Amino acid sequence: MKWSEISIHTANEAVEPISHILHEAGASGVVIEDPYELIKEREDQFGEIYQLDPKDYPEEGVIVKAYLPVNSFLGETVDAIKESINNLIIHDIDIGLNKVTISEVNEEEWATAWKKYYNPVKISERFTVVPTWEDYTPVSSDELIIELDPGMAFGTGTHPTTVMCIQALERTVKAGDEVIDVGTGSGVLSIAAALLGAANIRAYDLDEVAVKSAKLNIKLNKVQEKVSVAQNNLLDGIEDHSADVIVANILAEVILRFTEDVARVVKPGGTFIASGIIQAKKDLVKDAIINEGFSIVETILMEDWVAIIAQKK
Ligand SMILES: C[S@@+](CC[C@H](N)C(=O)[O-])C[C@H]1O[C@@H](n2cnc3c(N)ncnc32)[C@H](O)[C@@H]1O
Repeated sequence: MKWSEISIHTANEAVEPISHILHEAGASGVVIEDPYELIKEREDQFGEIYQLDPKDYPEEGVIVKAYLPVNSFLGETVDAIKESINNLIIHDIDIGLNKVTISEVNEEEWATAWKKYYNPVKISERFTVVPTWEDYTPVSSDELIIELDPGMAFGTGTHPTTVMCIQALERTVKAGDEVIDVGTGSGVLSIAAALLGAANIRAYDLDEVAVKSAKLNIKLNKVQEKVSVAQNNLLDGIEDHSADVIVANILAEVILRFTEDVARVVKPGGTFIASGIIQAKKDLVKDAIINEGFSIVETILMEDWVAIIAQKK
């Protein structure tokens, strides 16, 4: 089959919504070329040091690439993608240069092109994310491995907003905890919570593709006994007040829509981990969380992104 590569030069803030738009449009695999990857320290303890080619990375902004099958709908699909990206401006999302280019690749090139970007990555004190096709031997006995098939929903587990959530979960989740993962994507945060000893995890996503992807990854990591996945809009219809931890890696504008529900569903003394917040919107989200009766325990920063750990009084 022939594939078309669509490449979008955008801003950090738009990476997640654009990845979502591309998945919705039927893209197979989304690759994110962020220049930060080039300067990030690569740990060599995975038994593998890998080289990234600076030529593949933009000097500023981020390039999001995806692969679409070449068929008679391609023109319409690309137009619809462009229109959806332009519409992000209405939601106050910075789309940077918004330069869209299309080129054709064959199947072989496609398979190697997108797999070369994914390697085992140590993302926190205890967690290493390993793509499903890699053979990986843990370096230390207490290392926790998350196996991911990043081909479908957001993401590869290595996006700064995800990494900060996993680091926050590592500090927060206790054995036996009840956890809710809002906007589960690939299911990565639910898998992390299960491996940290949570007893029961509910994972929700609005997107059907994400729900399928999370279910697959959850089985792959053998935590299906503890994690249930359902299609749901945020915390709509969740009436109990039993969560010890609620984690949400969604954009600031979406978090602002449901802080009241988080306050209702989390136990007193429980924790809300909110990520996916661009620096400029940090105070807006902090104020909303404080207004709902939380105190801020910690604010974590990575690149342009912020994650907030808050405790319900
Ligand atoms: C940035 S991704 C995070 C994925 C994953 N939790 C992670 O940390 O890598 C945000 C996810 O939230 C989902 N989402 C967006 N709006 C939502 C809503 N209103 N209700 C539930 N999920 C939503 C998207 O489909 C996407 O999978």
